[in-house]
Amino acid sequence: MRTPIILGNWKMHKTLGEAVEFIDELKTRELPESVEAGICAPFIHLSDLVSGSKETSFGIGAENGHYEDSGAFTGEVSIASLADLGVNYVIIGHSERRQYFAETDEAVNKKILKALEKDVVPVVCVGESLEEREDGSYESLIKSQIEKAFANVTEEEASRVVVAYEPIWAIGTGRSATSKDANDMCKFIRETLHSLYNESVAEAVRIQYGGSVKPENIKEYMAEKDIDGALVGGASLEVDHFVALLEGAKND
Ligand SMILES: O=C[C@H](O)COP(=O)(O)O
Repeated sequence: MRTPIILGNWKMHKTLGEAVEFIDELKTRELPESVEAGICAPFIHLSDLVSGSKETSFGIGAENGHYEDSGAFTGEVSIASLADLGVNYVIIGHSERRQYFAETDEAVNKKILKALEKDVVPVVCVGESLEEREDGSYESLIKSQIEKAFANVTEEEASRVVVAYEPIWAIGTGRSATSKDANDMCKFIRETLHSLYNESVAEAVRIQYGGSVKPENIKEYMAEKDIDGALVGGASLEVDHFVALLEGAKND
């Protein structure tokens, strides 16, 4: 039985004051114990959020990280330093980073390997554009993204990776994938992992859906067999909505 996992991805939203206010409010809420929860936030908020979330049931994640431990990489933050800070998750290969910051499959793979080495949970995003969905090439694209992401990842390490299936056309558009379409792709990812590793890895890896998930539709997704959670942008910015997402992800 895989533990459901809901992660907020704040992207480039919130000032530090707003971020701390959110965490302080979240700490006062009763959160379902059966759902793993985390907030991924901009780098400059992480130190305060990690301190502010000590002795709570939710974790804190980064939205990116560099695979080198240190070096001349102006403007970057290493996964090693995120681990040192006590960050629990790092989002890797989000479509916005692939699209606007030229993040390649090779860089994604190096980041996953580094996160695993440093005991930070890698949340690896894969997903197709609207064009790729419509021309039918989406399965081969996702298969290739998964194969390249997991290159040199051992069987033991693979089970610790979280995969987020995020069709680009569903991100921030209000146009979510149907729960059946989302599940079909999560199942396809699981089958790809099976062919790369074995049944036990395929059954252990948690696969999230992301793209216009909100309190109103979370239950539909969570009712699907191969969807283990959600990576949520817009609807993770308000405490009430985030808590409602966690409630909706509980196993009934
Ligand atoms: O990482 C989160 C995704 O990009 C989804 O964003 P969204 O929930 O605002 O559509």
